[in-house]
Amino acid sequence: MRGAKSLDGFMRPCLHWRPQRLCTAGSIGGIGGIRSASRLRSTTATPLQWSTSTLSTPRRPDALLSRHARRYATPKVQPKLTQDELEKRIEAIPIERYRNFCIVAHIDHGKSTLSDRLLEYTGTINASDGNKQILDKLDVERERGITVKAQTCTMLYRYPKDGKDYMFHLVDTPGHVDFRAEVTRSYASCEGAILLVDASQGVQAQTVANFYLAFAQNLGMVPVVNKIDLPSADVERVVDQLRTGFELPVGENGEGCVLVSAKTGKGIGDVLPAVVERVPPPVGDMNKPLKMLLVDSWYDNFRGVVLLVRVFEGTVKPGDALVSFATGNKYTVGEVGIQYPDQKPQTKLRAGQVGYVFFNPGMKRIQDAKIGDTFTTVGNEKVVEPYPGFEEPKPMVFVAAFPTDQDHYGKLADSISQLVLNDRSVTLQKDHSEALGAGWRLGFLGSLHCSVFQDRLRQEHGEEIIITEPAVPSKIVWQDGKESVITNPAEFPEPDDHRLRHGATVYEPVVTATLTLPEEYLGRVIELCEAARGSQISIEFFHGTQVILKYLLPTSSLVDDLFGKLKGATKGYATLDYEDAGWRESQLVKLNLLVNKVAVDAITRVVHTSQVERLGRAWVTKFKEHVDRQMFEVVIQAAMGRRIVARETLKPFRKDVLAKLHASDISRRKKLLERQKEGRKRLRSVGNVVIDHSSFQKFLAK
Ligand SMILES: Nc1nc2c(ncn2[C@@H]2O[C@H](COP(=O)(O)OP(=O)(O)OP(=O)(O)O)[C@@H](O)[C@H]2O)c(=O)[nH]1
Repeated sequence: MRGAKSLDGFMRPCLHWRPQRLCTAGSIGGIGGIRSASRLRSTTATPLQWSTSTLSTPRRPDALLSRHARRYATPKVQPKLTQDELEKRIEAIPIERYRNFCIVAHIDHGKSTLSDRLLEYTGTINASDGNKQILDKLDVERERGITVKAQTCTMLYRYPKDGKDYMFHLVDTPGHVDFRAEVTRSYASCEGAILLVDASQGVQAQTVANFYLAFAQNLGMVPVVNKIDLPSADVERVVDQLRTGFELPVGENGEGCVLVSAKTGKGIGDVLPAVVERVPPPVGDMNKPLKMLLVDSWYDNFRGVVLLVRVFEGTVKPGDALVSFATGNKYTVGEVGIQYPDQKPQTKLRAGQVGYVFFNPGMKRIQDAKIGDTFTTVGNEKVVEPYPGFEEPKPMVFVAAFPTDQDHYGKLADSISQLVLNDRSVTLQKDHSEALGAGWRLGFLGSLHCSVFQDRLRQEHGEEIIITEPAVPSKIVWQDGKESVITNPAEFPEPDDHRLRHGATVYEPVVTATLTLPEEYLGRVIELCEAARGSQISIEFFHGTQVILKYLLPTSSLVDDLFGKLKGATKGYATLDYEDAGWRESQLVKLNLLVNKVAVDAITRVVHTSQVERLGRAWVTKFKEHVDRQMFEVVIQAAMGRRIVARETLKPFRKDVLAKLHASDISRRKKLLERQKEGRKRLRSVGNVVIDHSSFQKFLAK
């Protein structure tokens, strides 16, 4: 677990309900409620059996609404506030009436839609704004319909039971496993979480993983079943999964579980009262010296780096002189404010609040905004204990990136640095390729993360790049016990390297994958996992027909689209979650693509010996398709050291275009030469063979 677990804010006395059994994040096998097949099937008259037997005749969701829930079931949208009203109301709210919470769920279960409804309901946005996914701000998020970056918003809510104002700070988190770091970081600013589950899909792999992450952080949890409007909704089954699977305090008739349709708005009025009651308020004293945690940051062209902060103690206001514990740098606060949902300046941020801060003069250097850093006011460095910070997210997938035109290197470097500031989980290093020139080696949390980065670069900065195939790192423990972790496949030793042949051991990274799927697809999924060199850890039957399968899988299988294959084999029903499981000894070799005997370093890969023949053949066939013919014969080979695995030959050109022109046709000749000159800028040579950049792009594209 992240260092955040030991933050003051999380070690508070628990005012809220906690699950009854302790277990670690992602340790599905150890979950109290998810029973093993043998246990499950040997039990008689368990709630699980009752549930499966009633699957075909689900009760109407309304019948499951608790008495309390029914009381607040009709949404009464609260009016939108002016800046003055907002500030006055916020000032009058004491910390006991703050609630900081995030929404966590499996991908596509409706987090962003529910966030929109809550923003509307509290008058933070106009209801007429409709289904806009207000918190999915990035183009790539709207285009792909996924949340990539955790987004936050403050809301004010008058709780009908006591007629008092409450201030909520909501975080909409990403569902996809690649963006897990965003979710865990979000927990640092929250005391509670809404665990959202789709009423037709039920509990899925990321529901389980997110639950345990939130649980390990000691967050107060509010189970919410969404999409109850769907004809395929089976509310009773899902409520029962939450009750028995996670031992959440959900009664047999659904008490304690909020039922909503984020799409139609039904039941939305029940969500916030549940948050008030089950999420504890933050603990903090606004009269103590400032203790402020940097949760996120982004770059603004006019203001410099903007910081999203959680104030744990004290207050912060414009003009304050602050110091960073991580860098020792001092700054003067220029503005503080809240996201509502756009930035709204405030006179101060107080203990318990989450908001933004930027400095005047602005923080310019990207590297100075260290996520997890603590700030205090100058002079209080000795009395304030800084937080331990966050564990750096570990990249699992590496690619090399190059500009399509080397003249754009400087501009592209700036764009990449800006994106990296807004996405802390990307690692960046300079790189160089014989074939593609100067570029960068980038580390990502997964393949989706990598492709989203590429999209953002194009959409937000108008930059095109050539990206090499994603590769996972490998580790070599040499005879003398020294270790090398290799992220650039071109640096992996050739098979005949004497150091490799004398006492060195090679390792590849592995993950513990958790798959959920309907039982009927079990055989096919096991076949796929075995073909991906997986070793089975456990099979558990959850709720009769649903299976939870755990496998130790090479991380490279995820890069090779194992998830896509699983989806294909299960009509889209399989879900996958994974966590890093360290290294496993493996038979890895370096596979080169040779063009007229010269290796194309940008294409080199480190692969398992079992993949060499298949990949080698595929490479030479594909490369031949994309490379232009030359004036001489070009031999394309896939080679493992000196052993040639596959070969193709590209026949030479016979025509000289210029030779065909008439000597007096000067303007045409000039035009052709100009065009050739322009074209040469985009060419790279490998040995004596010139290759257009677009050929690389096409070859490297999936
Ligand atoms: N019928 C129905 N559809 C819903 C409901 N809530 C969300 N949806 C739809 O479900 C899809 C996914 O919703 P999102 O809100 O983007 O889901 P998400 O959990 O934020 O997705 P990620 O951030 O990518 O994990 C969208 O097409 C929504 O319109 C609901 O209550 N009923």
